[in-house]
Amino acid sequence: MQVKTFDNTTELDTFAAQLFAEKLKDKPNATLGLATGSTPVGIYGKIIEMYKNGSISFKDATTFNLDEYVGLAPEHEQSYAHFMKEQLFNHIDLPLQNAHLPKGIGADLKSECTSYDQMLAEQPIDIQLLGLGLNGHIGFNEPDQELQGGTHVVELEESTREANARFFDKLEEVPTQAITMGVGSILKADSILLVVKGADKAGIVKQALQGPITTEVPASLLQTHKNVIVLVDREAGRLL
Ligand SMILES: O=P(O)(O)OC[C@H]1O[C@](O)(CO)[C@@H](O)[C@@H]1O
Repeated sequence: MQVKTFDNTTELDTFAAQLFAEKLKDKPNATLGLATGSTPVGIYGKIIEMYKNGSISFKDATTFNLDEYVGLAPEHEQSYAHFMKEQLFNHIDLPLQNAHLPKGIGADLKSECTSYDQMLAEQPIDIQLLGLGLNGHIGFNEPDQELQGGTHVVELEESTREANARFFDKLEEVPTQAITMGVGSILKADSILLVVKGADKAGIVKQALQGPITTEVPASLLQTHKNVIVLVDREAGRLL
């Protein structure tokens, strides 16, 4: 596991965007695993800049997002489908039919999970971008005695709902469930880019990278993967 610490967010975001650009240069039809939340916003901004200056194209790429809230339609302003359009997809040449997110609405979420896993099996992820939850979650895989391998519906921890309430008008509007790729699927990615920003994540990133491998800190399972790059800013990395 390689850890790189950056003095400022712009340098970190540029470095991460360049890794995606290099991947697409080597393999224009690469499959990219994408994340939501505040962490990747600056990276997507840099990727858009690179697209606009002609140094990156997504026209043959495929993307899979980690997760979606249960109960929010893709048009809902706080859905991750909407977030991805606003932050990235509307600004690049990725064909929208190649952009996949689990659907959080519909009568049969179980079959949605199965078909998402099927698509992932057909188009394995070349590079997976991950943020880190304050409780150590990756995707929406919350700490638990057992973790699921494949895509599944998860009950969100109260602390996760509280952390994400900043994007909603009030806490009650934050969904209680999400549909997420499992840790098994995440670990199948050929390479993984874990990005962690901010002083409030210094403790959990230390536990994830240097603590025991435990399902109670889902990100600690990344220690078992052969090709993980961790990008941290000074604040997040201060205990490493
Ligand atoms: O980047 P944030 O907003 O701190 O969120 C941390 C992680 O939790 C999630 O919101 C849940 O998947 C991710 O999107 C994100 O990577």
